[in-house]
This record gives sequence, structure tokens and C-alpha cells, in this order.
Amino acid sequence: MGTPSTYGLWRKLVAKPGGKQLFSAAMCLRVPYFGTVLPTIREIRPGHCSVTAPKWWGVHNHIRTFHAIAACNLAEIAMGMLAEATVPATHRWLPKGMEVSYVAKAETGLRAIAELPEIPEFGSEGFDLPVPVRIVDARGTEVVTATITVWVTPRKAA
Ligand SMILES: CC(C)(COP(=O)(O)OP(=O)(O)OC[C@H]1O[C@@H](n2cnc3c(N)ncnc32)[C@H](O)[C@@H]1OP(=O)(O)O)[C@@H](O)C(=O)NCCC(=O)NCCSC(=O)Cc1ccccc1
Repeated sequence: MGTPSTYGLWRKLVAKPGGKQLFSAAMCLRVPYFGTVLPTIREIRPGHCSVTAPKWWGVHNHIRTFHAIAACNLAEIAMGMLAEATVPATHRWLPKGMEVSYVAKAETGLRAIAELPEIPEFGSEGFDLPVPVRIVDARGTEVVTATITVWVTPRKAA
């Protein structure tokens, strides 16, 4: 039996007590720059990921709101976990750009929701997959919107 995929590990842990926290901690060990926003993954499934992050001193900007680039980090976590659950093992993916708008002050902890309008076909050609991400505050107000473009290509035969 090989190492479980990221999505395989999520499915294994999600139903267990503390499983989401354990998965989120394991993710931050593997990808240390995610750790600065203290993320908790709430849901992962093909085409969807939701992740929350508290407002703490380490993400404050000079006006004591949630720093925009920390919010971008949160958006990337949501995109990355969505991609892990959506892109089949036959293909690989790599983010190649992000468009982002800061639409309101982020004065609370945040939730990023990455959601694809539809699951694409994964064929023999590489393609750009735009992943829309909404980031909302504790009241549900949208504070950041982003579209992360992911480059998806078939894996080469080993
Ligand atoms: C690669 C491309 C996006 C498109 O150029 P094209 O020439 O049309 O693409 P082509 O398909 O012909 O491939 C050419 C070569 O490109 C590489 N490569 C391609 N795909 C993958 C892949 N899936 N994984 C690994 N490498 C891949 C590979 O060397 C391949 O050569 P090969 O075929 O192996 O011999 C280029 O603009 C670029 O490198 N931009 C910078 C992107 C960048 O730095 N993003 C990171 C910023 S985001 C971040 O830091 C967080 C984060 C990171 C990771 C995960 C999650 C979060």
C-alpha cells in the first residue's frame, strides 16, 4: 500500500474525532508557509474546499485587520485542497497566477471558499483551470475575492 493522497488522507481522517484538526496540522507540517494563518480545513470534496482562519496578532496589518497577503495565503490553501480533490492522479497541477480584490476590511477571522462551477474534463492537453475563491468574515460579508489560475497537464509516463 502506497502513501495515501491528500484527499485520501482527508477522507480517512474527517469522520474521526479531531480529524479535521489533525489533517490541518499535517498539511501545515508539509507546507509550512500555510501555518502562519493557523488554518482549519472544514470541507474538501471534488470542486470544493472551505477553510477557516482566526484573526490573531500574526496576521494583523498596520490597521489591525487581517492582512491582505495572509488572506491570499488562505485563498491558496482553499485552491490547493480543492485541486488535490479534483485533479486525478493522471494529471499534475501548478498555480500560475492570482487575481485578487480586497473588497471590504477584514476585521474578524475568515473563511475561504473555493468552488468550481463545474468539474472539467482532464484530457491529453494542458489547460488553465480558473479557481474562484470567496473569502468572507464572521458575519458572512465578502472581504476578498480571488481567481487563481491553475495550470493542469497530464503526468508523463514514468
Ligand atoms: C509551468 C508554467 C505554469 C507554464 O509553462 P509551460 O512551459 O507552458 O508548461 P509545461 O507544462 O510545458 O511545463 C514546463 C515545466 O514547468 C514545470 N511544471 C509544469 N507543471 C508542473 C507541475 N504541476 N508541477 C511541477 N512543475 C511543473 C516543469 O518543470 C515542466 O517541465 P517538465 O515538463 O516537467 O520537463 C510556467 O508559466 C511556470 O513555471 N510558471 C511559474 C509557476 C510557479 O512557479 N508556480 C508556483 C507559484 S504558487 C506557489 O508557490 C504555491 C504552490 C506551489 C505548488 C503547488 C501548490 C502551491
